[in-house]
Amino acid sequence: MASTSPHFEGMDMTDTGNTFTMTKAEVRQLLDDAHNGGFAYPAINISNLDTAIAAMEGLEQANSAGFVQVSIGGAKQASPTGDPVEGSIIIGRMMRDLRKSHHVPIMLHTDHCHADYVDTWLKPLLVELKKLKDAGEEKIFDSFMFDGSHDEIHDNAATIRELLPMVEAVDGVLEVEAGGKWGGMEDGVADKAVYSTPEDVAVIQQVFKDLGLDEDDYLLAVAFGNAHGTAVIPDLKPELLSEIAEKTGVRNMYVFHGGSGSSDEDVRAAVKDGVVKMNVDTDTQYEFTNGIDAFFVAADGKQRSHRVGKKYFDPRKWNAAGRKAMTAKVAQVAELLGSAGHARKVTYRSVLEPVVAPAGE
Ligand SMILES: O=P(O)(O)OC[C@H]1O[C@](O)(COP(=O)(O)O)[C@@H](O)[C@@H]1O
Ligand SMILES: [Zn+2]
Repeated sequence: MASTSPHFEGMDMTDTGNTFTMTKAEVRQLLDDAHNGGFAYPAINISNLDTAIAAMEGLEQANSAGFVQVSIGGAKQASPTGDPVEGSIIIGRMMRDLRKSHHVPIMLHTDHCHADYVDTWLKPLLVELKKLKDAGEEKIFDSFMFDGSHDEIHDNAATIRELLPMVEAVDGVLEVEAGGKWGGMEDGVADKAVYSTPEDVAVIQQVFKDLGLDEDDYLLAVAFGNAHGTAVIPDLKPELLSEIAEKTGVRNMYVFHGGSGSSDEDVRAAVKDGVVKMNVDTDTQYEFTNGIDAFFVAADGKQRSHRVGKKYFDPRKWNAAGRKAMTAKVAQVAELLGSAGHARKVTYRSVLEPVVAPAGE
C-alpha cells in the first residue's frame, strides 16, 4: 500500500509498517537519490562514542546523508570480551541512539565481513538481530557487507545466496564485493592492483535476480585498482565502473572501498562513473589522532602534572579535540563526494521513547 514514509517528509512509498527507524525501502530511496543526483555518500568507520559522534556531526554539518559503519575490528574493540557479535550490538545500539539527535539520514552498517568471519560474526549477528526484531526491538543496522572477493566467484555467489534471506529477515540491505579473483591490493592481500570483470559481476547480479531483487536493492563493491589503508593508489581505473555497467546492462550501486588517500580528482571521477558510497577509515583515524596530538603539543607537557594538568589529562578534553578534527574531515569528505547539501529531512523516533514497541504497535 502506497503511503508517506514515516521518516522522510513528502516521500511516497510502500509503508512497511516499521515505524521505528529507516526502512530498507528508504535506504533504496537514498541510493537512488545519489545515483540520480550524481553524488556519493561518505561511509565512515567508527569504533567508539567519540568517533561515532564525530562521524554523525560531520554529516549533519555538511547537511549530508551517509553511512556510519563498524568493522570486525571496531566491533571487537567495543566488546568487553572481544566478541564481534556482542560488540556489534553494543556499538549498533549506541549508534542508533546517537543518530536520533540528528536531522540527516544516517544509515548504520556493518563493514567488511570476509568469508572467514561469516560463521563467527555476520551469521550469528543476523540471528541475534532477528531475535531482537521478533521481540519488538527497534531495528539496529540498516545494511551489512559480505566480502567474498577472496573466494572463487561461484563460492562468493553461494555465500551471498545463503546470507540474503537472513539479511532480508531483518529488513537489511546487503553490500557484496565482486573483486579481482583472489582479493588483492584492494583488501591488502596482494601488492598489485586488481580489477573486477563484467563476467564476475554478472554472476553476482544473477544471485539477486534469482531472488527477485534488482540492482537498486544491493550495494556492489568492485575492484578498480582501489586499495585500503595507507597504500598509494597508482592504477585507479574509475572508467571500469561505467564499462561494467554498460556491459552488464545495469547501473549498479557501486561502493568505493579504501577511499582514504585518494586524490580529489580520482574520487570525483569514481562518483561520475557511478559510485554512491565511499568507505573512509584511515583518513578519519588520522584526523582524530592528530587532533589529539595537536592538543597535547599545545599542552606542552602540563598533562603530566597531577597538580596543574587536569584540564589537559581529563580524557573528555583531548577526546573533544580528536572529535572536532574528525568532524571537520567528515564534512570535507561529504563536500568532495557531492552529498553535502542534499540530505532529505529525516525524523527519528526520540531517544526517550522505548526501543521495544508496546504490544500491538
Ligand atoms: O579494519 P579497520 O581499521 O576497522 O578498517 C577497515 C576499513 O577501512 C575501509 O576500507 C576504509 O578504507 P580506508 O581505511 O582505506 O579509508 C573500510 O571499508 C575497511 O573495511
Ligand atoms: Zn573491500
